[in-house]
Amino acid sequence: MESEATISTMADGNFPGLPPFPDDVPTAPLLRLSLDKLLAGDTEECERLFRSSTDIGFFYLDLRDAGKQLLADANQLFTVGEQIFGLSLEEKKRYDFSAQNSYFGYKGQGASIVDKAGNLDRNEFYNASKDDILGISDPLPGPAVVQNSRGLLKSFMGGAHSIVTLLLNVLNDKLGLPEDTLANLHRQQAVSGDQVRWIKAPPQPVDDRRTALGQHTDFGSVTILFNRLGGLQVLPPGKDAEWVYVRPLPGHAIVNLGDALVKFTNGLLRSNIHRVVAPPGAQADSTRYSLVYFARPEDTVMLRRLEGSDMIPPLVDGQTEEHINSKDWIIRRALGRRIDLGKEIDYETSAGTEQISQRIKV
Ligand SMILES: O=C(O)CCC(=O)C(=O)O
Ligand SMILES: [Fe+2]
Repeated sequence: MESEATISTMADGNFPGLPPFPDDVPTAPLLRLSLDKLLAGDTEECERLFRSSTDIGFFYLDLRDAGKQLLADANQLFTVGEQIFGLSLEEKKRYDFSAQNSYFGYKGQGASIVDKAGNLDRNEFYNASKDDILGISDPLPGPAVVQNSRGLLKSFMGGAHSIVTLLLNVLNDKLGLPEDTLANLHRQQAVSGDQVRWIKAPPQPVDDRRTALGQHTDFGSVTILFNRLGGLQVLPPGKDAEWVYVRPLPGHAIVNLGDALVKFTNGLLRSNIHRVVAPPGAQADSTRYSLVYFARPEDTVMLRRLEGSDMIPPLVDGQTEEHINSKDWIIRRALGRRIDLGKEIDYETSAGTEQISQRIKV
């Protein structure tokens, strides 16, 4: 049997074939939660989940036992990602559906702004829709490498969605909401914006390293992220806070909460601001791939404070809630900063819950 020490060294270790994450950059002290313990309903672990969800809204999830299949699927999907982005730009652009008001499919590098000044992003995306893969919506066209990976995607999406349901159930319980309130807003078979995203960011010139993916909060409920190279940074709450890196850990996913949970709980749960910059230290010369599962509320779910919990703060006098459902919220956020849609960009209108994340505005 492996000792605790060996296991923790493995988790702290680096990813084979990639330069190490440096030891001299500031990192976020995120909690490491165990999927096994959460599955077993361990009281302390559920408490730690709630604490990380209210403090910073980011944590590691150890997948090395119960999450083995998801890890294996994720590993295979990294290879698929390399193949997708290895296609010609001409082919990839055939699967950019943004002109049809859809964020699924391909987004080319530099298609979005990353800040108010109008600087452009430095990464490519390919987004696969859960509804497409599960046969809930009509299949979208896609390159052969994606079509041939439908079984793998289905397996990965199933695994990721069931972890999301587990996390939502623990939060539901901790919030004292009526049973299954959150899970019933995220039924796997219902129409939603859930998606897998592959991301590729090429190495940046030594003298011109910039933000690859602009600062944002995630649009949906729960994000399960697989990183191998550094570059992801979070901005802790508070006016004078500084960006810190999230160190990728083998065998773990990085999990973070999104805008929908902030809205459902009137700010009690946190959706933290994050961004992606060039990987630190010796990693900066490597191409950065990452893989994400975004769980989002069903399309028709209204993003507003949920009733039925004594813990969710009431709306304060004069506080109003925008009347918007999950689908419209995601489209506004996902396409609102695209420069290629012939629309004027209003950076603020496509913002999410960033100000609440910063605890600048309640
Ligand atoms: O690539 C990463 O590490 C993070 C990506 C991300 O934040 C996003 O796609 O929303
Ligand atoms: Fe994100």
